[in-house]
Order: sequence, then structure tokens, then C-alpha cells
Amino acid sequence: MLKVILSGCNGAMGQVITKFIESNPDIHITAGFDRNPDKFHNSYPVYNDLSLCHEEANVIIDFSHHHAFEHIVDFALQRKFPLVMATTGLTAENKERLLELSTTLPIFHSANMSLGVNVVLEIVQKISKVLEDSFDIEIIEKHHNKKADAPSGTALMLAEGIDQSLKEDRIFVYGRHTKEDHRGKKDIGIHAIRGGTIVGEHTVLYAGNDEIIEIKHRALSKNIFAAGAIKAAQYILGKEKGYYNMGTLLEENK
Ligand SMILES: NC(=O)C1=CN([C@@H]2O[C@H](COP(=O)(O)OP(=O)(O)OC[C@H]3O[C@@H](n4cnc5c(N)ncnc54)[C@H](O)[C@@H]3O)[C@@H](O)[C@H]2O)C=CC1
Ligand SMILES: O=C(O)C1=N[C@H](C(=O)O)C[C@H](O)C1
Repeated sequence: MLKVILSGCNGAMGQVITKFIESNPDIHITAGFDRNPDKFHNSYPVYNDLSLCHEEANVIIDFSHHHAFEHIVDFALQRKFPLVMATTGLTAENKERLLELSTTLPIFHSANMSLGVNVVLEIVQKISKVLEDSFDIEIIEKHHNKKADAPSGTALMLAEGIDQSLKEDRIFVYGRHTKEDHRGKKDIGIHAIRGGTIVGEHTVLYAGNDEIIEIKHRALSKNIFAAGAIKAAQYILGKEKGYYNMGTLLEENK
């Protein structure tokens, strides 16, 4: 039985995961954590302070906010619970701390829990190598008007993945508000659009001379992220300490 402590349980993703787990007899949420603990009537206790949470679990799933990061990581360390970190907007220090924590516990970290985006990541790494010298690369992401962070964690993950696959380091340019400069050859432009109920859309655009390639992923519901996060939790259940992500999960399932 997978026993989950769900952080950010009263948010949009937290509630999708709650419904998802309610229909699965093999998974149980033992407790939730949220700064708004009374917003919904959940079938599990919800705390706004993790020091009050004494329930047992074999994994924490976090979809909250990066402001809660240290609190969650300290709790995982103290209770020795493996952690699935899905929250985006993490700082460089937060990411460093996750790596450090993975020397003690199994940590699964992905800015996008969907299978599709992670396949797109593999594809754009390959394409970018081929087009490196002759095409300009730009990333455009679109999300709903309730999203707190910009650019999305996925856009950054795609940009970092592309950068790692190329011979020369790239410069990330966030938006383009200038009347002076041309686009730099080494730029990867990253552009965020917010509106309505767009679940999540990511496009990597390759613009060359007289030709354009677009690789696009469009999420049609938040269920894909919930399903991916649960798969991630099941995946790290029996794992040794270490740093895992969708790449390692896909690799082991090939
Ligand atoms: N990795 C992935 O596949 C995905 C990641 N996300 C990320 O998950 C996070 C949550 O997304 P949503 O559910 O859409 O947001 P949301 O704003 O609807 O929910 C966040 C929840 O966290 C709680 N919260 C905020 N700050 C807190 C704090 N300091 N301490 C305790 N609780 C706190 C809020 O009360 C809220 O209930 C975001 O960072 C988002 O980008 C979202 C979807 C997919
Ligand atoms: O906030 C969201 O909704 C999403 N956030 C993630 C991100 O920042 O990349 C993943 C997904 O696109 C939905």
C-alpha cells in the first residue's frame, strides 16, 4: 500500500490528486499539508504546520509553493520520507538542497510529471544538436491565469536540457523588451503567456532561413500530472537514496 502525505493538498493539483487517489484502493493519503487547511473537507487530516503531523507515510508528494520548500525538505529529512517534488519556481539553492538531500533519501524531482513532455525533452535535445549552428531556438509556454511562477518550470527544464545537449553554452533571454539589440546567436528566448484556463502548453521553436520547425506539447487536463506524480511515488518506493526524475523512470521502463 502506497501511503502518501500530500503537500499543497488544497490547491488545484492537490485536489486533482486527492480525487485520483480516492478512486484507487492501493493508495491512501494519510495526511495533507496546506497553508489553507480548512478550504476543503478532505477525507484525511490537513495541517498548516508539519511539526503537528505525526501520521505515517512512505512518500511525500509536494505540489505547493517554493516558499514552503525548506519546511517540506526539513520534514522529509526528519521523518526519513522519500520525496516527490513537483513544485516549480524553485531557486538554485532549493535545487542544490534537493541534490544534497538525495545523498540521504530517494528524491524524485520533475517540473513536469507528464510522460509526453519528458519524451519531448529527449526529442528536442536530439534536434537541437543537429540544428545548433543554423537555427534560432525560442521556447514559448502558455498557462492559466492562476499560475504563480513564470517562466514555467518546464520551460526552464527544456531550456536547460537543450543547453546541455549543445557544444556551446547558451544565454537564456526572458522576454524581449529592447529597442537596441538584435537577437544574439547564442540566445534561447523564453516567453511566458498567461490566460484563462490553459492547462499548460510548451513549444520549442526552431527558426531558420525560410523554414520553421515547432515541437509542441499541450496538456489537456491536470490528470496527466497527477498520474505521473503517483507513478513517480510508486517508482521511488523501493529505491535506495538517490536523485531520480522522469528521465531515469523512462529509462528503466524501456
Ligand atoms: N511538476 C508538475 O508536473 C506540475 C507542477 N505544478 C506545480 O505545482 C505547484 C502547485 O500548483 P497548483 O496546484 O496549480 O497551485 P495552487 O496555487 O492551486 O495550489 C498550491 C497550494 O499550496 C498551498 N501553499 C502555498 N504556499 C504554501 C506554503 N508556504 N505552505 C503551505 N502551503 C502552501 C496553497 O494554499 C495551495 O492550496 C506549482 O508550483 C505548479 O507550478 C503544477 C502542475 C504540474
Ligand atoms: O502551474 C501549472 O499549472 C503547471 N506547472 C508546471 C510548470 O511550471 O512547468 C507544469 C505544467 O505545465 C503545469
